[in-house]
Amino acid sequence: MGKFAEACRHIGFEAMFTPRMVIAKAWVLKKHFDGFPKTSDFDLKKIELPNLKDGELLLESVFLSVDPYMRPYSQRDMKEGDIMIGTQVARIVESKNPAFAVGAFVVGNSGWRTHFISDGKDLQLLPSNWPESLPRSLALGTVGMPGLTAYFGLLEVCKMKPGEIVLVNAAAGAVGSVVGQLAKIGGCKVVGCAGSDDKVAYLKKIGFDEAFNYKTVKSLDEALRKASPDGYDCFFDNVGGEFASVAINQMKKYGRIAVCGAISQYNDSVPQKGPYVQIPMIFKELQMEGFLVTRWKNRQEEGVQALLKWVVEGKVKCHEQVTEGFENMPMAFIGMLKGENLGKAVVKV
Ligand SMILES: NC(=O)C1=CN([C@@H]2O[C@H](COP(=O)(O)OP(=O)(O)OC[C@H]3O[C@@H](n4cnc5c(N)ncnc54)[C@H](OP(=O)(O)O)[C@@H]3O)[C@@H](O)[C@H]2O)C=CC1
Ligand SMILES: CCCCC/C=C\CC(=O)/C=C/C=C/C=C/[C@@H](O)CCCC(=O)O
Repeated sequence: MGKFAEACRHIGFEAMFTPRMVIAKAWVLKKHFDGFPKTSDFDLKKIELPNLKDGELLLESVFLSVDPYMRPYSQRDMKEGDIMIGTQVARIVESKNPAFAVGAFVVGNSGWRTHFISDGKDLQLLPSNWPESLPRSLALGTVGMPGLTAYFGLLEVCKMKPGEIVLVNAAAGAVGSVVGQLAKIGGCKVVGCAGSDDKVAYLKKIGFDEAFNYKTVKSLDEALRKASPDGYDCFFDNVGGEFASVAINQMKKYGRIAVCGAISQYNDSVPQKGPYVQIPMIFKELQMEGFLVTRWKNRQEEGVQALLKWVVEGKVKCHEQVTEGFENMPMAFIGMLKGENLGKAVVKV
């Protein structure tokens, strides 16, 4: 031990000069999902983090996101033993990078971990005009990736126009609830479908014109017709599968379908079969376009500022399903896939 360190130890300053050892907790994919994910498919690991090098920072996750894409993307991009993919709002606890101050909050894309080290390149600082009173978790939901999905999907893919009729499914979730509210701001009539009566009541509370529980209606076809006898100009599809096959027949001529997600298919071990879309697409001259929110990376600032403004003004309401505790991440993820969330599902560490 050097003389300086020795002197520090004697006068009790050792802790101030010895770099802190940080043990991160991380959830790994133990076993590839077979059908619906199970808690036994995940493993909780401890990882000792090294000391920071110049240019690096140490971050502590405060909120983590659980999102549907994790199900199909884990299958495509991950191998067993990898840390689960995902984003977080994190606080900077140590910094050797002058661009990032200790105490600042960022959105990271570092997977299901309590702590991580970054060189800053993959981090997005929360907007400087983020109000102190606004939960930072919204940067993972309405004012983050799901909100941007709704914003660009409606404006650029559906190309909604005032006076049109917009249909959205998984409507009480992170993306769907924003889709409906933005369509109302845009002067449209909005019909939403969700999987419980509480969700339907919520949709009406936040301004949807019509809403129904797709799990309890006798006929989806009839329910869609009753909600909008004239049909639909825009269909923002989060669900795919059978729902989409029924809804496509109720599109108006020249209608637009934004294929955002297909959550009804993510857990299928055997791919679903038709009905197929070609006939209604031809007769109604429909446009159907799949998209990924990442297409508009270069307009992220525009989208975030628009969403932030509407949230601050109270024009877009937000609800979050907050699960407490990092140890409950798999449960929160599985719960979201089962439809237990109202609004955006997040985990508070
Ligand atoms: N293309 C893109 O860039 C993006 C696409 N997405 C997609 O948007 C969709 C919604 O995502 P997000 O808002 O984050 O998630 P949500 O917050 O909407 O949560 C998922 C919801 O899906 C519904 N759901 C689950 N299983 C089924 C089923 N079999 N049939 C019908 N509904 C089901 C449940 O609601 P309910 O109770 O109503 O059944 C559940 O709450 C997903 O498909 C996702 O993959 C999301 C972000 C970006
Ligand atoms: C492999 C088959 C894929 C089928 C389609 C599945 C899902 C669609 C979907 O949900 C896509 C979501 C994409 C989300 C992307 C998010 C990240 O890039 C995180 C960005 C972090 C941030 O800056 O907020």
